[in-house]
Amino acid sequence: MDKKIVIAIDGFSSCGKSTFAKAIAKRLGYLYIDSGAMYRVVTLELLRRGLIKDGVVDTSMLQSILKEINIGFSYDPVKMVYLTTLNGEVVEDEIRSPQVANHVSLVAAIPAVRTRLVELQRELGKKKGIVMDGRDIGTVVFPNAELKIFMTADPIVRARRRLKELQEKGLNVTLDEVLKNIEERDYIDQNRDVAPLRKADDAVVLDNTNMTVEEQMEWVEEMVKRLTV
Ligand SMILES: Nc1ncnc2c1ncn2[C@@H]1O[C@H](COP(=O)(O)OP(=O)(O)OP(=O)(O)O)[C@@H](O)[C@H]1O
Ligand SMILES: Nc1ccn([C@@H]2O[C@H](COP(=O)(O)O)[C@@H](O)[C@H]2O)c(=O)n1
Repeated sequence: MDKKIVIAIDGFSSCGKSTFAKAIAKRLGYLYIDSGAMYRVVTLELLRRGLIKDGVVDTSMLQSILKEINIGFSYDPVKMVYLTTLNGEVVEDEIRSPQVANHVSLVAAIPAVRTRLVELQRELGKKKGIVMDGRDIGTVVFPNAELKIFMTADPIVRARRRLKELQEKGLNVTLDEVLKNIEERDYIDQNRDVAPLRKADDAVVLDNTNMTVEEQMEWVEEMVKRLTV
């Protein structure tokens, strides 16, 4: 039987990490975990409780909220989509909203939030056979991952891809708004004190500006084969 490994995919916002991670997980029959969705769920809960105002997070109840909320992932085989749940409620669309996108990096910079979510992420990766994408997966969550990929793409290409996706969902947003959100998140993610976004020393870089997902799969195939046999 093939050896099970951990694949860590990090990189900039909206460069195709989750699309690639899902494709690899499907090919290998691995568990796929979108760690960004976990930060988005916490952000949604804080917004729902009115605890984020004017760019400031009220952290007084944070510890109990982090203990109480239950973040889950399920796969809808009919629609072939992953669904993120918050205490059993499917919140996949809500966590992708511009409101959550505009506050998530602020929440992700809070040390207590990171401590709790990293704990949950490590638990999920215990048995290996997992592909996880995020910002600190290869540097902090799984520093011993067998394969680490650091993804990037031209910001304007990333914004156009994300705009297309949001417009297809019926959201009324402009290219400028999407680009601004991507640049702001990248800035906060790279400059926060705890677990800033950076390439792990042993990660391989993938710039997919001019690549299709199929070409990315060809790019990764040899590496995966070498590590799993
Ligand atoms: N190689 C590619 N070529 C064209 N479009 C792509 C490619 N990879 C991903 N996309 C599209 O780009 C958009 C962003 O991709 P995805 O959600 O996978 O990025 P991400 O890095 O996980 O984003 P985020 O960090 O915001 O969660 C999606 O609409 C996806 O379909
Ligand atoms: N490991 C991670 C994953 C995500 N974040 C933060 O969450 C935001 C949303 O993530 P997406 O992957 O859905 O874009 C992201 O901008 C980061 O601020 C993180 O800090 N660490």
